Amino acid sequence: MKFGVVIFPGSNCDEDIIYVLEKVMGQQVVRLWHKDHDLQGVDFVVLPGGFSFGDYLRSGAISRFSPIMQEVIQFAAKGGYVMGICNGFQILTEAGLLPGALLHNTNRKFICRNIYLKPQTSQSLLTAQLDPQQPLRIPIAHGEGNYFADADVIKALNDNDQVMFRYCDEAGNITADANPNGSLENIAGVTNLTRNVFGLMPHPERAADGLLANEDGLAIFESILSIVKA
Ligand SMILES: NC(=O)CC[C@H](N)C(=O)O
Repeated sequence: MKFGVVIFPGSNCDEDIIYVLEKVMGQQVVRLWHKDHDLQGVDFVVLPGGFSFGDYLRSGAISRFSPIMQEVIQFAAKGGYVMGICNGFQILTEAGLLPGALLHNTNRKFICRNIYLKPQTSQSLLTAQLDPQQPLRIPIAHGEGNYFADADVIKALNDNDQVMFRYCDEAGNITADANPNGSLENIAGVTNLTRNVFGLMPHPERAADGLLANEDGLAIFESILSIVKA
């Protein structure tokens, strides 16, 4: 499997995801620069976390105009797999590849801590192999992670089983108290209608190595690779 990790000016989780894909999961990874016009034949594109273009205007609002995004949009339109983590998720919503928007956290603060996630569907690469009853402890680190969409979009996401993860407590209850940032219906990650574009605010790549004393994120990468083998 050949992954392409797109690096924007201000990306800061690019090396983390490259480490996990290459060293932990044993996959081939190419680094793609945001000004590139060529995806180098990758099978799967990852937009990593960070502060691309300093989060000016809105997180992801400038990055979505980077030349490579034209290629990513065409790749996704042909069914190519694209995953955005945190800032990557923000870029995907700004580019119109995923529905909704990421607003400022309701407490107006940057939040960096572990949260719990509950898988919501078996119909996505990221969640297909996860135990729906088993909460995953995964770090978040964002100022704009408050998922918002119009009521009809939220309804469509639910009707079409596009919600991949919701924030929950340690016991797996999806409650207002377990919602760190004000996201509607505790939504932490979604897929598109054609189920080839994925976005999530938490960082599984920061919880996928024994040295970090948390490997809950590994299950997400294992799920992806158990389905798409190349
Ligand atoms: N870790 C990240 O990707 C941060 C995303 C974005 N810069 C925010 O603060 O919302």
